[in-house]
Amino acid sequence: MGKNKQKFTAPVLKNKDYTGTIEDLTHEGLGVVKIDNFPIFVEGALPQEEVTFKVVKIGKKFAFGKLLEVITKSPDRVEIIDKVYAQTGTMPLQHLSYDAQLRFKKDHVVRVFERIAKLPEVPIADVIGMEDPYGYRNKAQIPVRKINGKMETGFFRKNSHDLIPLEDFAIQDPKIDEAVVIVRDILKRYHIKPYDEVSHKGDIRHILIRRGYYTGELMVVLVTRTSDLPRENEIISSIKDKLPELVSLIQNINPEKTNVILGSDHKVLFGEDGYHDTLLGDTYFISHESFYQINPVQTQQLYQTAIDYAELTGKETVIDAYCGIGTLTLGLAKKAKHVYGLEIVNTAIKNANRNVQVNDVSNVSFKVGAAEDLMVEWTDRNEKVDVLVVDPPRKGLAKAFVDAVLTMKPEKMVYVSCNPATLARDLKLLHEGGYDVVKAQPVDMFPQTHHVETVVLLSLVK
Ligand SMILES: C[S@@+](CC[C@H](N)C(=O)[O-])C[C@H]1O[C@@H](n2cnc3c(N)ncnc32)[C@H](O)[C@@H]1O
Repeated sequence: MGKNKQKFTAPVLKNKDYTGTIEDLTHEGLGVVKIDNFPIFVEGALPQEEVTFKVVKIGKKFAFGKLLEVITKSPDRVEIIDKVYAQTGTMPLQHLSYDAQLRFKKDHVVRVFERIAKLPEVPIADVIGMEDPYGYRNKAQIPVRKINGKMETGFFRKNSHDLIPLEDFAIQDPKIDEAVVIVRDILKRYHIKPYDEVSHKGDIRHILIRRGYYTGELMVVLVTRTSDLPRENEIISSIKDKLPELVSLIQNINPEKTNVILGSDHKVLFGEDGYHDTLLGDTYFISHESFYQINPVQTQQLYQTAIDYAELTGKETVIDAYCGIGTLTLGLAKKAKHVYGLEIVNTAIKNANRNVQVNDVSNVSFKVGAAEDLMVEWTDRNEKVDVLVVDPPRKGLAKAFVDAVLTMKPEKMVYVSCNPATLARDLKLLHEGGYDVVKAQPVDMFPQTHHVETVVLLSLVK
């Protein structure tokens, strides 16, 4: 260390209690209070509230505090539905009224457009929220562990792998909650051993359940450590018996010491590897490994916004990059000449091709591969499309993808994003490359959490 470098001293001390007024929320929904201009993030505290907190962790630029008492309450504070959820971190915004959650999410999108994209003038609509912001998740991945000698299902305590037993998950489809308990009790009855992470022993690691919101079809996936499932036949017939909506029972085998839930091998124990759901009038077949949006009601809002933004007339050639099982692709195809879906996961494309047949669609084709590579191949062939739709994972678009867009120059682009920060980064590049960012519509796909989805329209400046 250089002689002149002074040792950093924070203006707060660890384990000491302080009182202050919350000024803001971080994008993750933590209250921000400043002491001598040094920010401290306090979970569960809201703007304008005077609070006491204990400093629990100090970094160079900020610290973390544990909320001890709310002295003056924000008008946006609501009673939390259960303290247990606060420990799991699955509903980090449950203490904020739903209206205020929607305002917070819009504000987050506005800020990243200003600060990261440098596009403060883009009109951003109010967030499309849900009428009932609970019970929306159509997929549950529930760890199975032994607690006090008993098999339990629940959720891990935040930032840990200590299981908190839970039977009602509040943001999950209640039919899925019921099914988790039924499956757990069947496994218990047949003395299946819960997985132990420390010794890497035991049979059952996770129970994964997916349910078609519109079809009611159920898929159950038993994630096991080895391919051995003791008393397999009895388990299969008991689950079928107790869950009449079951169409697919899968054993996924994950022998690794890992936090990743699914392994690479699986066996179909009943039905086939997939269940159906419908979206915007089309029916989709979804395998246990395929991505499918987890909030079916809001997905229709999201897709409809993307389709409306594309303003298709029936004459356009469209690329739907990062297309998953082809849900948005088929929605776009109703109004386009031809849509090409690009997706990296082979199983998803198998599902997508089946979905084309099920829905009797003729103007769609899919290509498997990394979207950035496929786009470069397209531009190398000097082929053009009129409209480009993208719906990438949280990390956003690869630089090679953005470069290919700027070479191909489609007239219109619709960007569907689940991460405002990477969206803003990509919009800046696209704007600098010649696109006008016309408008944005945030959609609340994940009530009670800080996540927000955004649809953006871009248009090529001639
Ligand atoms: C946010 S999901 C959207 C899927 C689909 N549009 C939907 O709404 O169901 C992103 C998809 O991108 C796929 N993906 C991830 N990286 C990719 C890449 N480099 N190239 C193509 N697809 C990719 C994932 O497998 C996933 O299906």
